[in-house]
Amino acid sequence: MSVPIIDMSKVKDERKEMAAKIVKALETSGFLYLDNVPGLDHKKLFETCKWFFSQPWEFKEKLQRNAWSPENKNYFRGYFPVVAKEPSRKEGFEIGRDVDRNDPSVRPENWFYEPNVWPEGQEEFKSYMKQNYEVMHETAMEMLRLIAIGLGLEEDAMVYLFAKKPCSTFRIMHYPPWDGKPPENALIEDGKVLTTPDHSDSNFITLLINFNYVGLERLSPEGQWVAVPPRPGSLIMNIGDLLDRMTGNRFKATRHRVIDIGVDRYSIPFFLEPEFEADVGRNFLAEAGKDHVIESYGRYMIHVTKYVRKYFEFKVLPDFLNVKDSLKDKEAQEASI
Ligand SMILES: O=C(O)CCC(=O)C(=O)O
Ligand SMILES: [Fe+2]
Repeated sequence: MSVPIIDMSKVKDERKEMAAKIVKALETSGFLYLDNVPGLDHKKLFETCKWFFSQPWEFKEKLQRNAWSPENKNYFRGYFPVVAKEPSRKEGFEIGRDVDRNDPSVRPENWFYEPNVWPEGQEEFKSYMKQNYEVMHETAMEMLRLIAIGLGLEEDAMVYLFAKKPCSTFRIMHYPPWDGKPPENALIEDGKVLTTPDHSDSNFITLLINFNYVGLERLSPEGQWVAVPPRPGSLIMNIGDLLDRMTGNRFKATRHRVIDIGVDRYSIPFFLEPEFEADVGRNFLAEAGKDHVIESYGRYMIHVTKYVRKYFEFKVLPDFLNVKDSLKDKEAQEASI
């Protein structure tokens, strides 16, 4: 089965039909193409990726995470380099939404609300990145409204989780081709070489621009690796483990991977993630209260990122095992009153 196409110019007029089509796709292949998303200039985004990653090392080093530049204060946002011997061969630069430094959720153990870092004197780059974060966010909210309709829920049943301080990440990414012999752990069947190993995304939904590049593959419901062909001008959407879990596994967080294409490859994912304090313990499709174990997104995700998935770019994050679940604390306090 190929990946269905949703024409976003039709979703205002044909809401119910589009919603049903989206839900069906997310129950099966878990992938969608979104055509005609307003506000995205793919050509300029491509130029932005090329410009950023062709900057000299000193430029990138200033933005590099603490794990690789101990003098820098950013642990989670900013630049991460290509790491030798990893089957994941990519460098990236990431931003989140700015959060007021006096907000009570801004705490040392909360990486998600760490301040963004920016290259000095590059105001245009900064505002362009922030603008595109918001375009991606808005597109994601529209998708969540359509998904809710398709599931027979209130249109706003999901968007509240992302209200003001979503933990989402907007990333620009560069995959340099392998030079020399790739490590054994990057070699897979049929002589193919990985630049991103088999994974499902751990967030809520992902929106991806990968320009005109081949290389992305998904695991089909029949268990075959199949190409997700490039569709220039379109966004690729897939869902992550969190939405899979919050629909009681009705939706599939489809596994996917990226194959080395022998030349530089650029892509731009937007990983939609709830607010740090959002309760992700519920199942949208279950009866209210049933099997509901309150859990804040931040605590859940810090655990997953560092101890379950062990993503190479976050492996080195400081040990925040004692991060508190403020939602659970609140619940306990209320119960004891
Ligand atoms: O670059 C791509 O085409 C896919 C990237 C991806 O799967 C990811 O960053 O999670
Ligand atoms: Fe992915």
